[in-house]
Amino acid sequence: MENQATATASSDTKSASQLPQLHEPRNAGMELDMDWVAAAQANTSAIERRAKTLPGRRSVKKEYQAAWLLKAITMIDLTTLSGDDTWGRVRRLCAKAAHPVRQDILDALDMPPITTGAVCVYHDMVETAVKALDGTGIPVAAVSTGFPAGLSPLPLRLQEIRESVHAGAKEIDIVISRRHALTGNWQAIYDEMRAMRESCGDAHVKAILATGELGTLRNVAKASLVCMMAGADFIKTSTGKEPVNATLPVSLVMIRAIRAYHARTGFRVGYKPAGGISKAKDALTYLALIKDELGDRWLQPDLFRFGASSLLGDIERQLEHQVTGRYSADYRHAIG
Ligand SMILES: O=C[C@H](O)COP(=O)(O)O
Repeated sequence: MENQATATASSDTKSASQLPQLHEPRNAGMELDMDWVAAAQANTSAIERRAKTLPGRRSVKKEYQAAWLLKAITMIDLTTLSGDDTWGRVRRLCAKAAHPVRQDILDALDMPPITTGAVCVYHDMVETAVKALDGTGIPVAAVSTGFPAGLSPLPLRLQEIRESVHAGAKEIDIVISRRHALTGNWQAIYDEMRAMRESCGDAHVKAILATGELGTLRNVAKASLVCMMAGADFIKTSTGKEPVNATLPVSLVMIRAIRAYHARTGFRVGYKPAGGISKAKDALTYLALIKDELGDRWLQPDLFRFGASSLLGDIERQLEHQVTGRYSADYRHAIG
């Protein structure tokens, strides 16, 4: 990660509450352009070849690692999406989001306090999370629309969105109907997405493609474009519940679709890889990929998030190693 190696993240690693949480102007969307959708391609073997090279050759120089890891924390949607979630668990998660790094580590690194980018919970936990985060500036993201399958009737999904927004969610993570994508019914995906965005009101909407269930990278490219045309503010890989969640090949396809959409419309759409990202070194690989493909503007919490439940724990461990000088062999290898 040569560019990152020469840059320092410390100067722009700030409290999430000091940063724009939601990008403006929002994506206004456009008419469904079926010609563009039909032309969307994804050269699977080329993409997989490129993706394979990413983890090996990406590294951040040792002196900048802590800063980049802290920056990664500011872009985490700290998540709990379990069937056994309790109000207490959600409150503890919110407390962690407000103070994700121990003060002695921040002091040792001479870094200001930070927070995570958001807290992500089930629809029915929004009120609890909003109360717990009061005064922190951290937004609540709700998974609504019959998460994770997204198969409840559309009016119920829209009602769930409205209730999440009413309860105080500033970001709504919706899931698309995979069955429409798999049968090529892009109009139906577009119409549903439009209706969901409308129901979100001022809350930003992240469209979860559930890429592990879309069959092909070509479908991932098409679904990305259709959701952006329908006004998605973010596109997100996965619910975390599919057999395969965020991967580098899928990420390449989605962020190139974001780049193409920006080139055509001028709107910046955010990106959220989610599911199975639990290692600090993987987080750095994702940040390098974003920097390479989309540029620095996307390396801010209003345009990039990790959807992750356990990534923060590994980043904390790596930061502690940084401070104490006890590097794990695995991490030393990643440093290069
Ligand atoms: O949207 C976020 C994902 O559900 C989190 O997945 P994870 O538990 O594998 O980190």
